[in-house]
Amino acid sequence: FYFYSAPPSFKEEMLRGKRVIVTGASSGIGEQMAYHLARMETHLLLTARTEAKLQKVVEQCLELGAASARYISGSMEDPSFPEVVVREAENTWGGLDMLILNHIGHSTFNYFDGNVGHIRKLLETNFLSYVAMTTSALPMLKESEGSIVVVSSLAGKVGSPFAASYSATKFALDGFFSSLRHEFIMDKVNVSITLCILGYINTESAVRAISHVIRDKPAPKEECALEIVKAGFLRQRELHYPPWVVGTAVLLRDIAPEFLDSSIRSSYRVENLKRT
Ligand SMILES: NC(=O)C1=CN([C@@H]2O[C@H](COP(=O)(O)OP(=O)(O)OC[C@H]3O[C@@H](n4cnc5c(N)ncnc54)[C@H](OP(=O)(O)O)[C@@H]3O)[C@@H](O)[C@H]2O)C=CC1
Ligand SMILES: C[C@H](CCC(=O)O)[C@H]1CC[C@H]2[C@@H]3C(=O)C[C@@H]4C[C@H](O)CC[C@]4(C)[C@H]3CC[C@]12C
Repeated sequence: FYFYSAPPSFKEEMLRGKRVIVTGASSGIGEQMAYHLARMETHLLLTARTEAKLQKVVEQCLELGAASARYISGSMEDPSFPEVVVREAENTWGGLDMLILNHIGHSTFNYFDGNVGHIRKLLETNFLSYVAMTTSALPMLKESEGSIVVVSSLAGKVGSPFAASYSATKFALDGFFSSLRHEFIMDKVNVSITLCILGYINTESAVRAISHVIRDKPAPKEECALEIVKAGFLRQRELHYPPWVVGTAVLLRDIAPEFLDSSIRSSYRVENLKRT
């Protein structure tokens, strides 16, 4: 708990004037992070596919006090788009302090149906685009001694049923970014990497996908978003949110894996899943 929760020393004014990219900012946790960052008077570049939603989020950010806010729309399924977003930040600000990687492509919550093509696409959106954005942004982040925030999931630490493709992309993030963190430290690159391990959060898409199968009450997206921003700014190695649920699962994974697996399986209302 000591290592993974943000210490109370965080002050909102610490982020004033910082230049931040938030991906997947048109809804859910990304949208809420944009609002927190706007209140903290940062410069924001938001991205997602849906222009109409981004426009509204940008307007709201300006009302909340963002130093500046703009958006660029496009799909992270397109391998050229990650670099386009980073160039936009470079052309607008000439630098970057924080890169928040949060978007995900659509996946269904169900038995794996053998669709390998879907996993390929999802790896492009959920994993390779994170790597590509990091690669393009790194010169600016080295210059500012900035931060990379990677939004992952409990499904990227612990295997669970009905999310095989999604889970694969999240485990890949842990492998890549944990390796990169070592290299940064060994090479004296002062860019922090914060991996955010989230449990069930009450965003519209998550509730729509699983509320008929999982009984647990989801945690609030507003608080989750604030914890992510704080952890990134404080250069924490990992964030576990909600701390108790995620912390317990990660601990049990190492000391009692069979017990954890069987309690995961028994927490699902499998009878409510319609096989596709
Ligand atoms: N909610 C939860 O329970 C949990 C969420 N997480 C993680 O939190 C993060 C945010 O999740 P959440 O807020 O629930 O998700 P949402 O579905 O609310 O938001 C996803 C965002 O990604 C964008 N997006 C979708 N497809 C693409 C694409 N092809 N290219 C670019 N952007 C795209 C969406 O906008 P648009 O459609 O306009 O492109 C939207 O802005 C994810 O990384 C997720 O894995 C982790 C654990 C639990
Ligand atoms: C299937 C959802 C995506 C829906 C969409 O694409 O529109 C998933 C998005 C977030 C997932 C949850 C998550 O990451 C936290 C938990 C991890 C556990 O290992 C499995 C249950 C989760 C609640 C998981 C369920 C699928 C998502 C909602």
